[in-house]
Amino acid sequence: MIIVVDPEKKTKIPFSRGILTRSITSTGVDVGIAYSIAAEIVKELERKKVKVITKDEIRKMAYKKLLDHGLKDAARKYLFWHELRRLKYPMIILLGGATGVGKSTLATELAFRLGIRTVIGTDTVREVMRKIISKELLPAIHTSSFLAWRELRNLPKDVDPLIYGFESQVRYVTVGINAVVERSYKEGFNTIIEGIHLVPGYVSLNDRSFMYLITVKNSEALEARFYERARYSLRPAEYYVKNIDNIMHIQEYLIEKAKEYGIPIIENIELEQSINSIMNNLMEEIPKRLKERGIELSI
Ligand SMILES: Nc1ncnc2c1ncn2[C@@H]1O[C@H](COP(=O)(O)OP(=O)(O)O)[C@@H](O)[C@H]1O
Ligand SMILES: O=C(O)[C@@H](COP(=O)(O)O)OP(=O)(O)O
Repeated sequence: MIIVVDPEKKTKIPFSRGILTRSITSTGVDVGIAYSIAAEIVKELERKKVKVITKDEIRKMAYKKLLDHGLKDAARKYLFWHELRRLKYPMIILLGGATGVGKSTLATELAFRLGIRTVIGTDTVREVMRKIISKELLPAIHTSSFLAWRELRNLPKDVDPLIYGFESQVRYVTVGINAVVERSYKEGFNTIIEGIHLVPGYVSLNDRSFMYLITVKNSEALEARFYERARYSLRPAEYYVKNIDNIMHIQEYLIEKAKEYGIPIIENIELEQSINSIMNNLMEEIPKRLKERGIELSI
């Protein structure tokens, strides 16, 4: 058995091909190729009868293998994410977007790629709030975001009822979201939060939070997503398809808010492309934020 040591952190763990494969896939390399690179590294270590190896030595071997395979961009990303882990720069990634656009799918994939263990949906925050605050007290949180307007009385005359109702649910749920955000900052954990309630100008952001608005091209694309989701979820497609015009109207409102606050907008056409866009943006943004703190990434 090969033991991986980290003299700095005083850790000793058995070498895991799975862990190495995952850290290589975090660069966007196909999992099959990542697995074969990890296998090549294991074979080389066994041939040299290596019994103990440091994380740094593995990192250098993986980086060289990526270059040998002609995967220059992946090699750069690989070094970046490892340097970031060394720096202990806990970040919060927030994926907003209308119902059904692909937020939770992207959040799960991004968490896997970046080795982030905490993923929280704002609909879960809302569910907890629903248990604490009764429908009589706060009707606007006890329904879907695109139907909240129907629970409100005496709406002001000059407002868009749908958006007014949506904003009232967002305002309430944001109280819970900000509690989650503060906890993540306090614990220093990397966290991904995803949900319809992440609206620019409501959720509190700081230099360690990275927000993205996930969108779909049109209602046809969104409708297909609802039917796709209904194949494995109890959320009936028809319920959302019936309200698709209101959901798309909320997406237009979210796009306006994203432009107003300079939040990157990711049209979620293909999963890999969306993940890469977010990771490339993070690789641009993080060094800038670190530089403002006087920290230079050594890659
Ligand atoms: N880029 C994509 N291409 C095709 N289908 C997608 C993509 N992203 C997500 N989906 C599918 O769309 C459906 C809704 O995605 P989901 O992540 O549940 O949306 P949200 O969390 O935004 O409500 C799911 O069935 C998911 O598999
Ligand atoms: O309120 C809403 O718009 C959706 C948000 O969920 P996502 O589809 O964005 O995950 O919750 P639902 O009514 O489906 O319980």
